[in-house]
Amino acid sequence: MEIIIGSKNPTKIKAVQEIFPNYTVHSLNVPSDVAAQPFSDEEIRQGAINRAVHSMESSPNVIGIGLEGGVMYVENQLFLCNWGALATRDGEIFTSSGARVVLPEEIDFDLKTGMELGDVMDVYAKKQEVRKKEGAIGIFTNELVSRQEMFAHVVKLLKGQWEYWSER
Ligand SMILES: O=P(O)(O)OP(=O)(O)OP(=O)(O)OC[C@H]1O[C@@H](n2cnc3c(O)ncnc32)[C@H](O)[C@@H]1O
Ligand SMILES: [Mg+2]
Repeated sequence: MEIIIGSKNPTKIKAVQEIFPNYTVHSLNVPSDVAAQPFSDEEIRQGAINRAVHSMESSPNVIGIGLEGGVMYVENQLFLCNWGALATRDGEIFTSSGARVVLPEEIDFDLKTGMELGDVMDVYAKKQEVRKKEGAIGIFTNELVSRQEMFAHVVKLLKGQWEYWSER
């Protein structure tokens, strides 16, 4: 069986390859059909589902995986948050979320002006393409947890749920 991950972002592709070593993993740019910078759990999760379904529908007999990043408020603090979805041929969809980490107020301010977190992070960290490397989660955990590692955990949660329910 083959898997299509609905993104060209290397952290997402490598996370899927890491958790599904016995599968051929292809990557495909598919639309999330939500804002480029989602602002709630519901919207991020929907983006992940849309990417997974578009990926699954792109070729016969594949599993689609979508991983989507965004931000959400808990009380007045803005958190980085990610969701994943796995879509099977027979119409099943599994979802799960990843670790969250609080973002500083200045990033909250920049996002409110309409900037994307990926671009804000490069300015903040004085680095290039943070989104394709350690990610915001890597920056704000002193590189203890990378974006790939966080996505790998989300993909593991998807794989485990898929295995559990397909055996029943
Ligand atoms: O090519 P795609 O798959 O779209 O990869 P992306 O890096 O844009 O990632 P998302 O669309 O899933 O994330 C939505 C927004 O949040 C940003 N983002 C989310 N998590 C991030 C992280 O850990 N580091 C940097 N930017 C992040 C991202 O750059 C986008 O602006
Ligand atoms: Mg994006």
